[in-house]
Amino acid sequence: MNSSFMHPRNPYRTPPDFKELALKFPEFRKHAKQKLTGKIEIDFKDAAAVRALSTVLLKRDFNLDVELPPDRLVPTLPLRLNYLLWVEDLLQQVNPVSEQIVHGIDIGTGACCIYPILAARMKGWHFTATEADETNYKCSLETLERNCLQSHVTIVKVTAESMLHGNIDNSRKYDFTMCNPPFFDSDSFGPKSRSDKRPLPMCPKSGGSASTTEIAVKGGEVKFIENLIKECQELKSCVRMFTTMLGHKSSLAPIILLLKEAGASSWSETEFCQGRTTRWGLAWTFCDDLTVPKLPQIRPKNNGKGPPPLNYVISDERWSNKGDLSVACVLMKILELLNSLKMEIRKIKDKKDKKAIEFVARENTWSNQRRKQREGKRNSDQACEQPESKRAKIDGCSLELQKDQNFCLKGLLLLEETNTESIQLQMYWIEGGSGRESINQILQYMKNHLFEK
Ligand SMILES: C[S@@+](CC[C@H](N)C(=O)[O-])C[C@H]1O[C@@H](n2cnc3c(N)ncnc32)[C@H](O)[C@@H]1O
Repeated sequence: MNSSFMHPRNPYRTPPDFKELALKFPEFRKHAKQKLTGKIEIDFKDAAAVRALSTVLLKRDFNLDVELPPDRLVPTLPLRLNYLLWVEDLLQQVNPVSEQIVHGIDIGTGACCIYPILAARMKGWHFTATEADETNYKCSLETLERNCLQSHVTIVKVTAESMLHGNIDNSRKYDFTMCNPPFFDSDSFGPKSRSDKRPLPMCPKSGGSASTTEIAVKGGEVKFIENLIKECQELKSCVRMFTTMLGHKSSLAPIILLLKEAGASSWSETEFCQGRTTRWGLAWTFCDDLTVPKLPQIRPKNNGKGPPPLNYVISDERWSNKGDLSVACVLMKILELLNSLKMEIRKIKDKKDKKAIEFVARENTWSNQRRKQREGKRNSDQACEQPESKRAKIDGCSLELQKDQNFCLKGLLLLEETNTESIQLQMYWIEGGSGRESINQILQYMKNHLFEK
């Protein structure tokens, strides 16, 4: 799983060690399988396995005791935390001195009121959470009791047709709303007739256990959020900022249009990347004294459309013969290697724990290195034995082998400290060369030479 584009404070940027979890939690162990390589894995398509993973992580990392019902959506933690941490960043920017109590609203809180319990445990925030589904409502109430969080979170049972109006206390002030709406349009999936056994769209990250009403609504997420937007103007004196997660990128444009039409004073969007799943976040306000900040995107610009990066983890253990492992030391060695490959280099990020460089190669100096060395030696041996006239030809020919006037490969290299014991190296192909294969070869070259003294 590529976790490097998760929020910088997301603890699951370092993926959980499944072996450790299996040893510690018998309820997780029964879903853990050992691969031939010895690696412990779970089947992410198996709802029970995903449920066990979320439950044990909540226990281990947040001291939250949660029992998730078997037929309801399983909240996966990396995504929930990415959203929550983005909201925290927004609040921090609009109101940095947060001495006062933070109070949010969660619309459709689900089976264990995941956002409120995480936010209450991690940040001490208060929440009013709404839920339309009876099972989810009851399970969320039980979760609060089991974790003694009733003083921080209030759950309100609402009807599926309602939004906020009539469900919250209009006389008080709320800092923000959160919402993970049912993404799908209930009219466009599900059996059309009794003979039609079309299944629900599988939500792999939920382990496919979600009930229809949790993931689908008439008109899909755009209609759901449209209903919320209709109430925003009226609620602007009591809710400062509204936010939602979106399951489809295509929903952003119509919702932003609805916001403009409704008179929102500012808005901001983001992307939540966790492994192979991407979701989108949108925040807006109707308050004239507030501007929703546009926070820098964690994902590099180029990667929005391009292929994923090639990854390599440099462990402390592997690096030990070269001294202490640090991003600066690894970068120094990498620059040395890229220089030896005659590359042009430009630094684009230079932080202590994160560095990025762009590199440009005008010739292929890295592939078939051994063959080239052998050829080079043979040519120079032959050249010594040849008369002067032939020598020039051989030299010219070998030069031509290496230099192609039109060759220009551009790539991006990121180095990031993932924890105290390892540094992640990521390489992106930007353009030219033989595409990603060139980057693959350069990465291989790095792996071969990185640990040399
Ligand atoms: C996609 S689930 C999200 C659950 C949880 N917030 C999470 O992120 O895991 C959507 C939830 O909204 C609830 N829901 C649907 N319509 C609602 C409404 N009008 N008001 C409140 N909750 C609603 C569903 O029952 C479901 O629990």
